[in-house]
Amino acid sequence: MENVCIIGAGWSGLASCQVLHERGIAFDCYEAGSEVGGNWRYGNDNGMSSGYRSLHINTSRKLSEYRAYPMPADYPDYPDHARIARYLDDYVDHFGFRDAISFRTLVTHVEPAEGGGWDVTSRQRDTGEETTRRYGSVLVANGHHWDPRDPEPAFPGADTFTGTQTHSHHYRTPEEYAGKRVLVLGFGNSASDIAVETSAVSERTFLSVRSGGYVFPKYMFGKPGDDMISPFITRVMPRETQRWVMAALLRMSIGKVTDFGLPKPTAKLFNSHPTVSETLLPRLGHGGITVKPNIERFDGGTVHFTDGSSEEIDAVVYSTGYKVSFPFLDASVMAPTDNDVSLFHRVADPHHDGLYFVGLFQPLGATTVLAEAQSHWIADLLQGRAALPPKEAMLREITRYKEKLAKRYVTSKRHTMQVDHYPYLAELRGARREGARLARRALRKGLAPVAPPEEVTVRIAASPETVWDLVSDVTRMGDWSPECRRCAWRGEERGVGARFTGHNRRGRVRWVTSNTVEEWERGRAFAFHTTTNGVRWGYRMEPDGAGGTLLTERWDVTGQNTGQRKRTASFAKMMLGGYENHTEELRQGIHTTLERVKAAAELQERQAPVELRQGARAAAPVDVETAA
Ligand SMILES: NC(=O)C1=CN([C@@H]2O[C@H](COP(=O)(O)OP(=O)(O)OC[C@H]3O[C@@H](n4cnc5c(N)ncnc54)[C@H](OP(=O)(O)O)[C@@H]3O)[C@@H](O)[C@H]2O)C=CC1
Ligand SMILES: CCCCCC(C)=O
Repeated sequence: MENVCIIGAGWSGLASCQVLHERGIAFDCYEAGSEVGGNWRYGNDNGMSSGYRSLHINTSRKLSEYRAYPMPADYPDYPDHARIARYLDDYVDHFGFRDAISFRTLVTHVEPAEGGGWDVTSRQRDTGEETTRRYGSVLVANGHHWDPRDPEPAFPGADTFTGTQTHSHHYRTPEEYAGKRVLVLGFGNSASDIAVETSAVSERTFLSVRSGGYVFPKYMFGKPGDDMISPFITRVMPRETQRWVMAALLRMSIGKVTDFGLPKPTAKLFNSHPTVSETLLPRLGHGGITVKPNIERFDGGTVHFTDGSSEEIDAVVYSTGYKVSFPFLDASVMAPTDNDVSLFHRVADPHHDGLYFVGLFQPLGATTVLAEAQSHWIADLLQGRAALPPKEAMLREITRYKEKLAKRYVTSKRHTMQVDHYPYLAELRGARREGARLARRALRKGLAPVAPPEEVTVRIAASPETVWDLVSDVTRMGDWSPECRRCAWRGEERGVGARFTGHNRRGRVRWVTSNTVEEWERGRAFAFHTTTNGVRWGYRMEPDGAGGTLLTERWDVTGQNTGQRKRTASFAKMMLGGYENHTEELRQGIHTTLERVKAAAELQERQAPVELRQGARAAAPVDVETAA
């Protein structure tokens, strides 16, 4: 089992990369495109971005920036896609985790592995090479605005329509609609942006709306409208009061949507996903866009509407939203029907250990900050600082969430994953607190949550044999490990089954361990089982393709039995500064060990006579590769 896998380097996946990087958790991120940014990379060569050329974010800069990294001060209130993409690039480079992202690599299959963990298969788009790696946990951040949902079922006669039918996912620029009679279907943010844009060049633009809603301006009183969303207002003020205040403000500033020919909102304010636009109402007021009800049927070049009216139309843009889909997960793992997903606090799959989802929500707020907060909770779980409750408790939370949604929102495929910005942040803080409490309780009972195996890889400019000779010589372990003072073989035997004693020290505390070798293959693997506490340590060497070695050290406590877990926890609690603290020290110790082995191996390689080196190798030192 290896590290953590993050699928997708859009702004949700990047939030996870940053948080895991900061928390010292090793991960690999796979991104189908050549660049980060997902939807915010216009023309993304992953072929999945829905962004159009004029796309500007519809939540303000202040609300939308990551907590860990502000947007540049000279950015406007509502940056466009190019600025957001640049900001995401800067974010990656500022924190320095670009190397952990495999670009142009599409994840094709993710399946539960026998014995725990996940097998992740990916395909490198240029070479076609398929690779399967095993991970302890998978964070799915593949986005949910890339798989277009056409009207279901198709409208009667749609197959007879003589004009063009396009989904907004494929819309880029308005030029092709110049001089045409355009019908935009839907009343979400895509429909609103696209109708405004085509209306500037078309002969006529019609907006076909099946469910009426409110339109929120981008500015109120000269400030970004979402400046008004504060923790106080959204968490303390009753929703009815929030509603009353906002309705009054909207009435005063822009009037009623019905004054612009739009249908009466189907739901109360805040009970449907908001359409945010500074330009839609004026375009309606200017007569640039004509509102129509839903389509009833098509007939050749004519579109008939449900109010009995009809129009000759040249082009239809279905702005009918997106499907939540995970093409790499088998239906037995997760197959959302009608965008319905069941995740504990919108993150953890109660049925599958180690499967987490990031950014899989529809926020009344900004994705970035919420994805960051989700990632911190996931990092707690990965590090054993928090634990999940029993499955039944998770399922109960999911039921409660769905009941609340059903009460508040209009039933629709677009309202299956709604969250409110500050209340959801508070909910995640609560989940972290509760998770920490559960972890502590388990610890008190002597049952520390089982931490997933830790693996760290370093690239070493020395042959696998040189590296193996160093790490398998247990008498030198004290030279590498911060905690181990020395090890001594018991008896003459070397190889699988050979035993040795470890002498460890932390401050004034000393202890001894018994160990048995489990893997012994020169140039490939060395692993041993610390029988005293059930922990397994391993070193794996792989050629790095340039004459050097990728050395992976692995620490695995998943094989500990209950007694061993109890003893480890109470020993750590009494003697080693606490279980969590000591576990963290062990994790850091792996990095130190690898750095020291690397330095020794490279020195040895440089000093060895050329003829003694194992084949021709590039001797240039290279940096640590995946050490987080
Ligand atoms: N500038 C920005 O930041 C932008 C952000 N976005 C975001 O992207 C996401 C997707 O937005 P969008 O693409 O607008 O999709 P949405 O799912 O938000 O909206 C879909 C719209 O299509 C309507 N619809 C769906 N199916 C049918 C049908 N069969 N017949 C008639 N009407 C139908 C829905 O009506 P009903 O309500 O009745 O289901 C709804 O009005 C949202 O989160 C949005 O906020 C989108 C564009 C720009
Ligand atoms: C549909 C295009 C807009 C994409 C923006 C988001 C929120 O993903």
